[in-house]
Amino acid sequence: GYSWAYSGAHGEKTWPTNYGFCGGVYQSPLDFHENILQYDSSLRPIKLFGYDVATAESFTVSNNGHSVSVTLVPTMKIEIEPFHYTASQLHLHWGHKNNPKGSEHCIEGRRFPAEVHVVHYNSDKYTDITKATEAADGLAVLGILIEVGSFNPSFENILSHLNSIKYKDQSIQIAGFNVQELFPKRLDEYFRYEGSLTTPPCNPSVLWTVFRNPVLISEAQLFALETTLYCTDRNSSEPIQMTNNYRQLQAHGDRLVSVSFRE
Ligand SMILES: NS(=O)(=O)c1c(F)c(F)c(S(=O)(=O)CCO)c(N[C@H]2CCCc3ccccc32)c1F
Ligand SMILES: [Zn+2]
Repeated sequence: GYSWAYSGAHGEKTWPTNYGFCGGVYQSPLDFHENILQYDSSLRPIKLFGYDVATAESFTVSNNGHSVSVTLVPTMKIEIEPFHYTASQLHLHWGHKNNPKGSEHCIEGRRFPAEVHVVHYNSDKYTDITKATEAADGLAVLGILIEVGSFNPSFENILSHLNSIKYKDQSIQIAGFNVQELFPKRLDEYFRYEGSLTTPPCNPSVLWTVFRNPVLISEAQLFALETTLYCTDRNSSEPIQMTNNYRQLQAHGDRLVSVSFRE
């Protein structure tokens, strides 16, 4: 596909030129503000299966030029009634050390320091993520907002390896770990809406679940995320730092956002 970026000549204003969906409807991310939220008592807690991955298994941690991504194992699944979705990968979005606010979703206009996305595809209906991405009901992404607080040992499973994947297309293998440790406690409190991939090709095929409660990582852990990676490969003559890899807020259109909690 065409090259795209979060700034410069291929920044998000140019995405619709080469990726039609990016200029279309049902785009993500959104701001979760009061007058578009609607309590939905039918929203059940998110169920995770196989998230406690044995250390004998391995994940691939990669710099794909847009984010740090962790390739997951297909025994990891979630249930969002009535379907089961198989995990594919997780990745992060963050800001810049001089403006440490890089989440994609916002709450009442507030952008959080960072955000984790765990990408799944509907494995009851589709055989692989490529086919699922083409379908309006193909993907389910879990969003976890990140706030600054105490040091988080679970995130070290990813952050301790950033120095080994500084440049685009570098990757390493890490031992499996309990990916649920990256999640907030309350899997029953979340925002829910129909949206899209937040990167090209921006397919409007994502059932979004963004947990209400952020998880905490330390100032130093956030700083490492903001200052270690490059979008460019190791021998690039013009290295570009990987910062502010979040898409601007998109129009709600006629969409409401459901919430699983009352107050
Ligand atoms: N915010 S987001 O919309 O969740 C989101 C990203 F922001 C993001 F950067 C990625 S990426 O790291 O793959 C780089 C650009 O595609 C993805 N990948 C998904 C897209 C659909 C195809 C596919 C196939 C296998 C694994 C992952 C993915 C992504 F879904
Ligand atoms: Zn994402």
